[in-house]
Amino acid sequence: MKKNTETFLEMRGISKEFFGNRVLNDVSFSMQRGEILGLVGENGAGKSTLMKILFGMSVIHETGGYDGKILLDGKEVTFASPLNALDAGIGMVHQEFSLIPGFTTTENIVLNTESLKYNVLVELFGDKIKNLDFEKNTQRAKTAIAKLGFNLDETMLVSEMPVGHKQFTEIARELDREQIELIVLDEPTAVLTESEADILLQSIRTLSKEGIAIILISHRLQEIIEVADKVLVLRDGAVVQEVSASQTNVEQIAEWMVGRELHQTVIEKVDTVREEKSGELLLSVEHLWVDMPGETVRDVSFEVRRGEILGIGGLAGQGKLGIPNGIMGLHVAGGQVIFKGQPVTLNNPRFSLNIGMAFVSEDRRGVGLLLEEPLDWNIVFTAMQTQDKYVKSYLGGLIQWRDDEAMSRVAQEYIQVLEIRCTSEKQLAQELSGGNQQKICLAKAFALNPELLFVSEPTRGIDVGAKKIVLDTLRKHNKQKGTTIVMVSSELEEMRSICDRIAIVDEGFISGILPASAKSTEFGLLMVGKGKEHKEEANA
Ligand SMILES: Nc1ncnc2c1ncn2[C@@H]1O[C@H](COP(=O)(O)OP(=O)(O)OP(=O)(O)O)[C@@H](O)[C@H]1O
Repeated sequence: MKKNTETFLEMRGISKEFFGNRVLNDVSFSMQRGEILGLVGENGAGKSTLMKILFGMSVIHETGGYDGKILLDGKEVTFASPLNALDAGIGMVHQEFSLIPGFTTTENIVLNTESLKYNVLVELFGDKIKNLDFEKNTQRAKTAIAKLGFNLDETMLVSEMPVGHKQFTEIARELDREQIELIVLDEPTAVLTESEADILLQSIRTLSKEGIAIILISHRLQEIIEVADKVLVLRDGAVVQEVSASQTNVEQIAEWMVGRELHQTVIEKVDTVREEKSGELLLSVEHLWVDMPGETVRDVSFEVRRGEILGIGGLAGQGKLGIPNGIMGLHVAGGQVIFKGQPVTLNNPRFSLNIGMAFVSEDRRGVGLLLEEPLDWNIVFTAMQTQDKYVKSYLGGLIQWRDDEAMSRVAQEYIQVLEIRCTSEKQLAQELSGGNQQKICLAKAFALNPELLFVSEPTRGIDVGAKKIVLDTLRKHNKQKGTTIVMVSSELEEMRSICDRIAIVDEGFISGILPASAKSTEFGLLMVGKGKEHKEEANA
């Protein structure tokens, strides 16, 4: 099917308040069949909320609905639930995965719409006794996967999949729906490697040629420019620009998003060669292995000195994420880890926290937050549990009760420092936008005041303006509070801006450790395994 010029979807004058807080104000846009719309804006600008309205999600109805109209082919529609939106041909892939871990790719793709097979018992007991049609379901999954152009194993269990494969499975599920006309993708490439992201962008183009319209939300502005036909920029809940992608560029979009000129690039270049830290040995890791799906660590050894910021980089799926997850006890690990001269008991998260280490996970929804609790509670909870901080003692310590005042104080401090967009420290974590939730995870780790802080993908899902705030805050904790930091990231330039040294992981091994001031090309060679000779030298 070719793109046509008739309007297929129109959202007209959309406004939305959550408990008196206006988050969308008179937003209008329209799309044609097969058109690709890039939807961009700062964390909390209202992108996900706008899409939740389009998709009929219950959180919208439960919080007083919305004002404005949605029109499909010129006719007004109201979606009471996502099922109605799906029936109308609209699919959505959210920031958080909704797959069933114990099911295979195929089972997840056909979930709730499984093809069934007739057998003789149906005559006696009715349709309920029909069997699953294994072959047909497999065929359906294969067809949906083929549309993506990504090599997904349709028999693999979701629990054993690397994160990028989960993202493709989610999208394949939408493509399995016969009458699909529009797919909303909320930050689909945030968890993908560069080559996976390229494949996804390519499949988006293919789907568009087949007449499927796509709304792509992303903080990676370059990919918006590359793939979108049109860009819609939201700021503080209102449309500030609607422009053809071919007539703009990344810098201009970033400026519209934040509402001012961005004079300096977000990531400052490394201006000085950082000296080797010669402080006391804080952490020594020897022959660490970690069994983490998609991020297996085979044999890793490195040392971290007190006061240092060590980066750990490498291509996705090579094991860099496994290192902090293994040391902090979240995935099965072995080998030897020594912290302040004492052996660390692996496979025991509490042990690592108790001895002064903290971890900001890349999986903020999975292990990062208590979604149904307020922000202050989220920020102090771990410190309260492991360090008796933010509690008051009565009757000579016999009774302990939380110190509400101290909780509010620390929460307000981090809300201000990290510019967390919320109504107050009493707002529930689940009510925050994805990027602001990520900042809460960082605040929670800072509140622990750890001696050693592991941060994994700290700027994932963070908008172009706020990345600098996050990196500056890490640097400030390192300089002013002496926090030693191990930062795992796919963003090499960000690591180079704050780290002293950077280790590169390849195929589960460290292929080299270089000063952050080394050339990008040297890091590039290590990433593709062409630097094994650096290994001994770096670890010496
Ligand atoms: N259920 C809710 N209750 C109260 N406020 C909410 C709720 N959901 C979202 N909000 C608020 O609406 C605003 C817009 O959030 P939204 O998730 O739409 O932002 P976003 O542009 O998608 O941000 P991000 O890039 O961080 O994902 C935020 O200030 C958020 O706190």
